Amino acid sequence: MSAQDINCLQNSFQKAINMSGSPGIVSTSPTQSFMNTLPRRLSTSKQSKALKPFSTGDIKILLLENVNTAAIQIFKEQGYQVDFYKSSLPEEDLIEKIKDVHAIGIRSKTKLTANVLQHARNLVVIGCFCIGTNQVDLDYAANMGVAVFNSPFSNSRSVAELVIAEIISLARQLGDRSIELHTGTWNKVSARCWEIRGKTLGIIGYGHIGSQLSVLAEAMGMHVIYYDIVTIMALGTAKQVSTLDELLNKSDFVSLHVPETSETKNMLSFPQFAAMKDGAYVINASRGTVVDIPALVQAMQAGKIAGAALDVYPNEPGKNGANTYNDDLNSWTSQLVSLPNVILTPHIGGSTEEAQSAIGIEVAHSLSKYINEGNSVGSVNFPEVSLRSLDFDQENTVRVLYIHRNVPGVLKTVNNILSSHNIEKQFSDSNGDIAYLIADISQVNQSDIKNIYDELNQTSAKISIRLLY
Ligand SMILES: NC(=O)C1=CN([C@@H]2O[C@H](COP(=O)(O)OP(=O)(O)OC[C@H]3O[C@@H](n4cnc5c(N)ncnc54)[C@H](O)[C@@H]3O)[C@@H](O)[C@H]2O)C=CC1
Ligand SMILES: O=C(O)CCC(=O)C(=O)O
Repeated sequence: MSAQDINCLQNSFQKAINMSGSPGIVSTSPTQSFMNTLPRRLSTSKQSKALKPFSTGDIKILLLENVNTAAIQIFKEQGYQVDFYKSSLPEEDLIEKIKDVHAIGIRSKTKLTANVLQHARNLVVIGCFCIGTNQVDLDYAANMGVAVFNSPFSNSRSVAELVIAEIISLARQLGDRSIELHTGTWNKVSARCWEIRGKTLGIIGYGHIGSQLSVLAEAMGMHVIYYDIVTIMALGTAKQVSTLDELLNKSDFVSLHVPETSETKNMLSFPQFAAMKDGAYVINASRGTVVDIPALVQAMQAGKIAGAALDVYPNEPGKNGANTYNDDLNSWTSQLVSLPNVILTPHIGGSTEEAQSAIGIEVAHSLSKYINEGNSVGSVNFPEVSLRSLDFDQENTVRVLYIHRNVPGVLKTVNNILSSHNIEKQFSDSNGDIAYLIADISQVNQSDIKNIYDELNQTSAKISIRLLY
């Protein structure tokens, strides 16, 4: 089939079903020239067919917060329209922008709340170009049929290395000495400056980052203990302790690596600082809600805590710039900045060239695979479903992506609709209230596809449908 034939088919098909270009409705194949630009995916020894939900250039992606250029390049190679911003957007601008896009890429600052998402009438997928997904209302997104992807470990090493730097910096009061010398003061002291060799590091949350940190800290001669809500195999000679209190009682340095949840809110507050060793140090590169900062300020003023390094805050500025970190943002800021031996960094734990480019590539690929093929493997809020690609020469085949409520009887209804055609392959899974079915149907013509769409669209459990071919 020539490129002209394919274009004709797209045009006539679009007219036949009176489509508006909305991703929820139906899809068209790409032009041949566009398909020639895509890497050929192989299924066994055959060439795979590149599925594409829209004509080239129809997919609109909004990228915020300076998502890495590697991602922009991948999206542009796919033929998507990319709208790129270095910072996050104020909520009203975000609501305006999100109305028309099919995908959005964010980092940790952009809050995709129900209030924002309800305006996203064309949204198919969200990419968090980071580890944390607490900034997205995951349930709301799932209930509107929007899959969310993140990068679960591409910046873990960068965070662990930052924390190592902070442990030594706090032990040697490096921040203060540097500030003093920058302002002309020579202050050569050894009082309350320590080696870290032989000291105990208590890690709260022994996941990807906590366990990396454990290995690095042991290599520098530290003893490592950790507390986690699940039992996790210790690396090296680290030891899991059974209570948070035990960790706090025994640690010289306490470093937090837990997600933001209702359980981790103010996980370190007045009682926990009281339980810590005199002169201990606190490091938080997880989320700003995990440490009660006014309680930390008091514990430091009382001399209980000898130093702290913070990378994250309950409220963070939406963009870089002078005079953005102040009491208007968090009421205790001026108290915190006036304390000695406090290292404050602007949420840069994952901000290395290596991490950002790896995240850019990983999340851009996840989004593209979901948009182009319906593959949800790795999604954080969706059932994980994938089907092997269609063969390159498979004509008259449609891939049905049917996201629905997880209620009894749905598969019977759907398979009744599909059963008069040839179901080549099918896969379905559920995750809580949401279920997702992918099926490849062969020997279908344009009117079959329209009928399949119309019939599925009338099913009561439907959340959203996409058809790819
Ligand atoms: N500062 C920065 O730039 C970055 C910050 N982060 C933050 O670090 C967090 C941790 O990242 P990962 O290690 O990759 O996550 P992870 O999911 O691999 O590990 C988190 C660990 O915390 C444990 N945990 C959860 N709730 C707990 C609780 N109440 N008490 C004790 N343990 C609990 C989990 O069981 C898990 O082992 C992320 O959720 C993110 O918020 C992640 C990357 C960069
Ligand atoms: O680099 C970022 O924007 C966010 C890093 C982070 O906190 C995360 O990956 O969860």
